[in-house]
Amino acid sequence: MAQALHLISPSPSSSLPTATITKPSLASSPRLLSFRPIRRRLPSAISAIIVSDNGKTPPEAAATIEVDAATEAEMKENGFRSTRRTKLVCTIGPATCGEEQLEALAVGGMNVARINMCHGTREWHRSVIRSVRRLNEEKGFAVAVMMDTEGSEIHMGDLGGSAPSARAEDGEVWTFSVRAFNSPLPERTITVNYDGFAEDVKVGDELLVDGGMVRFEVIEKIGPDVKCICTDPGLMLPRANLTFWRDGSLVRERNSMLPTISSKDWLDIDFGIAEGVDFIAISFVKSAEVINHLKSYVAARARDSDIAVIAKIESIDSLANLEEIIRASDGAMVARGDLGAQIPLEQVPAAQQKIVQLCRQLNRPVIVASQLLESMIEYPTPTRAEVADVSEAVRQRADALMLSGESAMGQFPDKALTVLRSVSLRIEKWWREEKRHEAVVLPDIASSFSDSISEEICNSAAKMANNLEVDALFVFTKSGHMASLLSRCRPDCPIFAFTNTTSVRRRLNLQWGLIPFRLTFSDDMESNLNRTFSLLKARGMIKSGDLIIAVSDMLQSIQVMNVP
Ligand SMILES: Nc1ncnc2c1ncn2[C@@H]1O[C@H](COP(=O)(O)OP(=O)(O)O)[C@@H](O)[C@H]1O
Ligand SMILES: C=C(OP(=O)(O)O)C(=O)O
Ligand SMILES: [K+]
Ligand SMILES: [Mg+2]
Repeated sequence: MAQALHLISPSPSSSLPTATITKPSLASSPRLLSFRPIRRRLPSAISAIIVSDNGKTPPEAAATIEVDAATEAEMKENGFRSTRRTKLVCTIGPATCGEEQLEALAVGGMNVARINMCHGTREWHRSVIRSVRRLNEEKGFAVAVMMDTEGSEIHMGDLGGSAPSARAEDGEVWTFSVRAFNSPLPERTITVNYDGFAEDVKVGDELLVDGGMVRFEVIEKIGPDVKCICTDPGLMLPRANLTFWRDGSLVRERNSMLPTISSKDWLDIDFGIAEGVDFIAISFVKSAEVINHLKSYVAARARDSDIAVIAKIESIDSLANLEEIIRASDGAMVARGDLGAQIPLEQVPAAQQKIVQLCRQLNRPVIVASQLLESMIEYPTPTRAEVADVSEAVRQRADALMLSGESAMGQFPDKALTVLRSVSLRIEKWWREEKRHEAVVLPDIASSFSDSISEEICNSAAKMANNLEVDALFVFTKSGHMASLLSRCRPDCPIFAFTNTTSVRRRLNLQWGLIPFRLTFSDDMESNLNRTFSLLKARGMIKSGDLIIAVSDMLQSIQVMNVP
C-alpha cells in the first residue's frame, strides 16, 4: 500500500492535497520535522499533515449528529476542555430499576448500566435493558448496557422469604447446606449453590462470607450439612460469595475445576446477545482460552453489533495469567470484591495499579470496581477514605469507575454518582493544572504495518495536542480503534470521537476521555470536517477559532486547524 504525505492549507474548505511528498522524503523534510508552532492561532502557511493511502470520493451523507444528552449538558456547563474524562458504570438493582431512577442516573452521568446476573430474574433484566434502550431513544442518552455473568463461584442462596439479610452473631452455630429447602428456611440455615461444598470443606476450615464481612469456622460435617460457628459477626446478604481457607491459604480444590462459564451463564449470554447488550463481563476468568471461546461464540451469533467481552480480574488464577487474559479481552475489570477475598487485602492496591497500567499499555479499557463508596449504601456522604480511593483510581487514569451496591440497593444512588462525578472532575483538573506528564511507557502494540501507522499517528497527534494546547482532538473512526489509541495516550484535551454506528458509539462510552458522536461520514475528510464543524457550531459545542487536531482511520492523517 503506497503511503503518501500531503500538505494542505489551513482552510478546511480549500481543496486537498496541495502538495504531495512521498514517504521516503519524510525524514529529509526539515520543514515537517520542525513543525511545532507554539501558538493557538495557526499561521497561514503549512497547517496540516495528512498521511493518506486513498483518495476515494465521498457519498453524500445525512446532516445529523448524535451525542449523549447528559454529556452535551456537561460540556456546555463546564466548557468542553473541562469535560469529565473518567467514565462511570452503575450497577442497576432494586433501588434504580424504575424508569425515573434510571433517567436520574443517566442525567447524573452514568455512561454504562450494569446488570449482575447473580441477582434478579431474566424478566427483570429484560425490563431494565429495555428501559435503558427506551431512555436512549426517547431522551437522547447513549447509555451502554453491560451484562455481568454469575460464574461458577460458590455463593449462598437466597435467605428465604423476603429476608433482605441475615445477621450472624459471635459464637452462633449456623448450618450451611447443599440440600434444597422449601421457603422459609429453618432457623440459622444457609443454602449453598455448589454441590461439592460439603465434601470439599474440612473441619477447622475458615469460611468467609463476602470476602470476610462475616467469618465462620467449620466445626462438624453431617452429610450435606456443614455446621459452622461464627467467629466474626456481621450481616449476610442474599447470594453472598463464600470462600474457604485452610492453614492461611484459600482452598481451591474441586471448585477450581468448575467451568468459568457455567451452563446457566451460557443461557444468560444467549439472552444478552438476543437483547443486544454492549458488553459482557465474565466473572472469575482463569485463562485467555475462555475469553477467546466466548469471543468467537459472540462473533458467530451477534451479527450486526459486535459485543465487547470484559474479563473480570478477581481470582488468583487471573492474576497468574494477567497479560494473556487482557490481550484476549476487549477490556478488563478490577473486581476488587472477590479479588480481596482471594488475595490478602493489603495486596489489592498493588494488583489494581498493575492491572490498570497493563490495560493502558495493551490498549484495553479498564474499570475499577467494588466498594468505592460502600458507606454510601447507608449514608448520604462518603468517608474521607472512600474519596481518597476514588481519587486514586482517577489518578491512575483508569477508564471507568463502577458503583455496585451503592447504586443497586443503596439509599443514595444519585448522590453516590455525584460523588464519583465531582471527584473525577476535580482530580482530572488538578492533573492538568499540575501538568503531570506521566512516566507510563506505552509500548508498540500494533500487529501490522497499517496498525503501526495508526498507532504512530495517534501518539503524535496526542503529543501535538498537549504541546499546542489544542481545544480538542477529533477522530473519525469506523471501528473505534483510532479513538481508543488516542484515549490510550490520555491527552490533556477531550477527544471527540465520530463514528458511523450506534453500537460502536455506545462501546466508546467505556473509554477514558472519549466523547462519542454518531455521525454519518464519508472517506472525504475535508467534507467530513466542514460538516462536523457546522453541526457542532449549530449545537453550540464548538466555536470559530477553537484549535483542533483531527485524525481519521479511513484517511490516515493528522490535521491541525482552527474552526472556521
Ligand atoms: N438485580 C438485582 N436484584 C436484587 N438485588 C441486586 C441486584 N443487583 C444487585 N443487587 C444487590 O446489590 C448488591 C451489590 O451488587 P453487586 O456488587 O453487583 O453484587 P454482589 O454483591 O453479588 O457481588 C448485591 O449484593 C445485591 O444485594
Ligand atoms: C465486581 C465484582 O463482581 P461481582 O459484583 O459480580 O461479585 C467484584 O467481585 O468486585
Ligand atoms: K457477577
Ligand atoms: Mg465478583
